[in-house]
Amino acid sequence: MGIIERIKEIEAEMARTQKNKATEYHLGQLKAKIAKLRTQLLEPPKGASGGGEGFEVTKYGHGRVALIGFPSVGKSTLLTMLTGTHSEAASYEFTTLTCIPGVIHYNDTKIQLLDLPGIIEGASEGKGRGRQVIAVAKSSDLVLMVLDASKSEGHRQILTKELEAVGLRLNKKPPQIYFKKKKTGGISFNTTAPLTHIDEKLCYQILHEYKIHNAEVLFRENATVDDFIDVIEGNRKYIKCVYVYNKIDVVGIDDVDRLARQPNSIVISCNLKARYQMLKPQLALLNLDRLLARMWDEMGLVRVYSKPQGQQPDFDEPFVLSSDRGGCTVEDFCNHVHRTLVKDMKYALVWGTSARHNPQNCGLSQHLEDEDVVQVVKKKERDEGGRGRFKSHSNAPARIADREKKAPLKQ
Ligand SMILES: Nc1nc2c(ncn2[C@@H]2O[C@H](COP(=O)(O)OP(=O)(O)OP(=O)(O)O)[C@@H](O)[C@H]2O)c(=O)[nH]1
Ligand SMILES: [K+]
Ligand SMILES: [Mg+2]
Repeated sequence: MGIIERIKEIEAEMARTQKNKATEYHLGQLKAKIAKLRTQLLEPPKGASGGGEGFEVTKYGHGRVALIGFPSVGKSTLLTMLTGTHSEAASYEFTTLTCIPGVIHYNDTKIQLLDLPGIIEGASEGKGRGRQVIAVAKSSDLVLMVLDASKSEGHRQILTKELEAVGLRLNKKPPQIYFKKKKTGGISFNTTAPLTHIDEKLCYQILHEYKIHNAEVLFRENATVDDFIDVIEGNRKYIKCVYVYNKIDVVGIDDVDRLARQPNSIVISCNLKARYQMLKPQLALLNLDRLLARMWDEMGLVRVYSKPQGQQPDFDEPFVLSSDRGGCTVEDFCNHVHRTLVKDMKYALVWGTSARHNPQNCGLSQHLEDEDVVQVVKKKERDEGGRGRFKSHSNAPARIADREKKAPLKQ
């Protein structure tokens, strides 16, 4: 029997089994069995070199966003509108057969947007080009799940399940469970939170299923069996996802309203422009501006402007940091500027929302916020500073000037 058939069989057994206190342990074990099989499914077949042809596209810019969805929901149309890179769009399914990259220029940052072939139910098991598409989703910082507002609402659930089946966790934080395998000593089980979904015995059974007999386990929150399995598997990818309902031009206003209220969702149309531009210019916005703003917020990018000593900051070229990837402390900023800067820094002067007063004298561990200005004072330099307003088109200087009135700049 193949792996997929075995998964199906266990799923069927789980569906047959009534959920109650008596079956809880058995169900937990079945869940662990499925998780193990799914992991096996993801491993490239033995002897295969490099895993066949994927959609390797070089990373570019300050972050990567993947367009995932069923065929013909408008992914390519959206890529073309947001990036200006042409990606073939047509009314038939599977128009796009490979990965097409484009670049969004927004807030002085560059974001790579990837158009992908449509995926279908069963993608996680290898149907269509599902596996390759999902691999690209895994390599992204944000997934835009594109849905057709006029189609079944079940699509959202089906796609989410497909991504979860291969270890993606959308809009979730990693479970607060400490887990460490040991060589000896048996299993030590501890918890700092009351557990209502799992108990010590069930944990032992799941670990037994994984043939783990020595380990340290500490639950720091009321986690579930699925959370515990995720931690044992250790290969989960926690990623943000925005559900984008496209084609709202073809559904009624009540539907638009309902979809817009779904969690992590936004409604758009790539067609309103053509239809209404002559009548109502405001509709020409298509809500794509909101989509861009939302996308940018979700990416958690932090722009930091560097201020050379005695000069105006450079507001045209921010250093772009990210709290999710690489971090956004003064140290991370220094590493972006030059690899020896951390070593040479005496302290940093920081203007902006992260500073308690402007400027604040900061060390390497200071967390920077979007549009902060940083001047690194080196060990051998005399701190002369440079009083004065920053000239620029960015709104950072205006805000900083505003602060200055309240707490005058000293540097
Ligand atoms: N009414 C309406 N049609 C749209 C909208 N966006 C795209 N379409 C149409 O939907 C069809 C499919 O668009 P594509 O951009 O090819 O969709 P896709 O998701 O890239 O499709 P595949 O590459 O085949 O997976 C095309 O005929 C588009 O013109 C929209 O907002 N409203
Ligand atoms: K299409
Ligand atoms: Mg397409």
